[in-house]
Amino acid sequence: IVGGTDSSPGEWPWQVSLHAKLSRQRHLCGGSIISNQWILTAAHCVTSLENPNIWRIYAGILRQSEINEDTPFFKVEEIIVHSQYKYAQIGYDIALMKLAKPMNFTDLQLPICLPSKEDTNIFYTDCWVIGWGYRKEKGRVQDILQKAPVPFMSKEECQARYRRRRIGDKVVCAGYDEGGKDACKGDSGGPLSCRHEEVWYLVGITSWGEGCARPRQPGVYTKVADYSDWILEKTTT
Ligand SMILES: O=C1CSc2cc(C(=O)N[C@@H](Cc3ccccc3)C(=O)NCCc3cc(Cl)ccc3-n3cnnn3)ccc2N1
Repeated sequence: IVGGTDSSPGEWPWQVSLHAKLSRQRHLCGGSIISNQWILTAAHCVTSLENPNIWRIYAGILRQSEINEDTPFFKVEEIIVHSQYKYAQIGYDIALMKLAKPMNFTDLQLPICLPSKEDTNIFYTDCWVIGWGYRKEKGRVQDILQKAPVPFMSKEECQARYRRRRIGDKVVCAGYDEGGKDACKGDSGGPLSCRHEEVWYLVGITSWGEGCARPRQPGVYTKVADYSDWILEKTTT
């Protein structure tokens, strides 16, 4: 997160850290708890890493330094990538991870609400992007979970910012014309969380952007409300 501040314990209890254990284990992406057995993340996080056994999901943590070989994690039983996903800039950048065992909810690990498909045209005014990603384009993964407020942007405005690309209809954009606050490497897959009438909703999944926090280059997020049928279909056994 560029231009963010430290989160407090339990502030974002739905945020998880997805670690992949290749040659060595490291934080690769964020994710969101949407039920006691399902995590929602970005398809680009798991493509070419679709073997469930390499993944370790850490919930209820604020600092990456809390993680060591003794820290409990959730194993992944199944990974479901949207069948139309090719690469982030095209869209369909959404994936589900099924936990091998259902988690117990605590003050530090709780699900976030999914917007319903009728909510596709709510203009949210209190949105935050969260993650352990870089604080600048050439940076490194951060220890303490960062948060930054980002204003929702209309699709028209977003398309105007990304002239050379077609901004799909199943995405939302968020960011400042002057730049300065945005997601960056290591934040993808995490939530764009928006508070609406006292309730937090998972409005977006951190997907792509042209650089990090550059002026007039907003972050592009998978629009979760447009995938509510897909989520329901894949998570109802
Ligand atoms: O220990 C380490 C150091 S190296 C490292 C790199 C990445 C990374 O590139 N992540 C990418 C995505 C990715 C994930 C897995 C494999 C390959 C790529 C990302 O977050 N990308 C974020 C994409 C993004 C989204 C928004 Cl909304 C706004 C701006 C951007 N950025 C544009 N340029 N950088 N960020 C993630 C974890 C890492 N862990």
